Amino acid sequence: MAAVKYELIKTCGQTGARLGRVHTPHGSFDTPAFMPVGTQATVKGMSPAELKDVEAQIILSNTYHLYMRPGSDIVREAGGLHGFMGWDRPILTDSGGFQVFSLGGMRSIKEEGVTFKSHIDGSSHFISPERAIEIQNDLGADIIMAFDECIPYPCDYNYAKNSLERTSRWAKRCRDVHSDTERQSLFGIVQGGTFKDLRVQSANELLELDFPGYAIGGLSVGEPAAEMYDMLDVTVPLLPGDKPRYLMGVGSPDYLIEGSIRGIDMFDCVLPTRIGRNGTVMTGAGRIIIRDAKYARDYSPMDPECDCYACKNFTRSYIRHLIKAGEVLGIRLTTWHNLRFLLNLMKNVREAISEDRLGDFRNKFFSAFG
Ligand SMILES: CN(C)CCSCc1cc(N)cc2c(=O)[nH]c(N)nc12
Ligand SMILES: [Zn+2]
Repeated sequence: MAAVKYELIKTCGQTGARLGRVHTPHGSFDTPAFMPVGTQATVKGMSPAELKDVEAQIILSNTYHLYMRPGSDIVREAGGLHGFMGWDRPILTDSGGFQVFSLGGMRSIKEEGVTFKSHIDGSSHFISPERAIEIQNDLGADIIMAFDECIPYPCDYNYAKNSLERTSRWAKRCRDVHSDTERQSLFGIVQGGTFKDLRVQSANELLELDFPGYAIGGLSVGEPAAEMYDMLDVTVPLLPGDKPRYLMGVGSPDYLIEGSIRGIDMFDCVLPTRIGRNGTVMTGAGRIIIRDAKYARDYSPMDPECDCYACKNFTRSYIRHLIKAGEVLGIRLTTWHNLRFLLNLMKNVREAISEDRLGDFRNKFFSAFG
């Protein structure tokens, strides 16, 4: 019996979107869902209580980073990620594949696994699919990911084909060592770059392994939006309707809406927290750069339509001052708001699905968002 189960509530009458709930050992979350990213066991600048204030229902953390520091043994001894970071709702951990390929500096990929250098001290490490599962078992997240290779964009067809076939063999090795305990469920990750036939091949190879959920990887790596949408149009219909579908590393408001329309249930992206830290604020009328001089005497909230603590209590003028002065509260407030903005966007997407009007919502949002 899988630890994580998907409950379909309804499909949108206007689009391919669907309203659902994912049930996990640490509670349930509504989908389509945006998952804030807490790479090193913290969503940067936000406490668990503040994450609940913005109504985050599930957060992400990262196998590679936590293996490197403080070490998955310490996290296990501390009661797993939930005990270590004081978050009692669902957690998902990425398998480290993406980070090893994007962070680990020099590396060599073999059938057995990947040898790479630590981005912290340059020390040499080896991660196999089996080791990636062991580490995620220690971290204790509710949803864990298979060890995969996220190929770059653009990528040579033959490399993409060989890579997805190895990713499928790695997925089987992950499945073989992960007993779907009542504690956590393992999701497979579809690869295949931007080649339709390879996406179909990757999905079919992973379907044979019967995962409780499926992620679509290898996208949001620099490809044009149209190519991402083409890959979703090919891949999503192949995935089981009774299991969660997770589009990794996505995304900005337009991608969240377009991905939901194509039947995606789960999204994660560092965007709101990362751009928040450099003073970029997401609003219904588009992004604003709060340190811009034009906000020096602007005593209105970051986003007049927003219900978050930052917009209810502080002005653009004050937050601009904090950011320019390098005050920690400044980036905490921009992060707080950006997270609430995307979480509210997804709440509005879910409401639009329940009322069969997500297509209309998309048109209205894009005309205002610009
Ligand atoms: C915080 N996030 C950046 C980390 C979680 S999502 C990372 C992530 C992002 C993207 N775009 C593609 C892939 C992919 O193909 N495989 C894996 N394992 N992770 C991926
Ligand atoms: Zn706000």
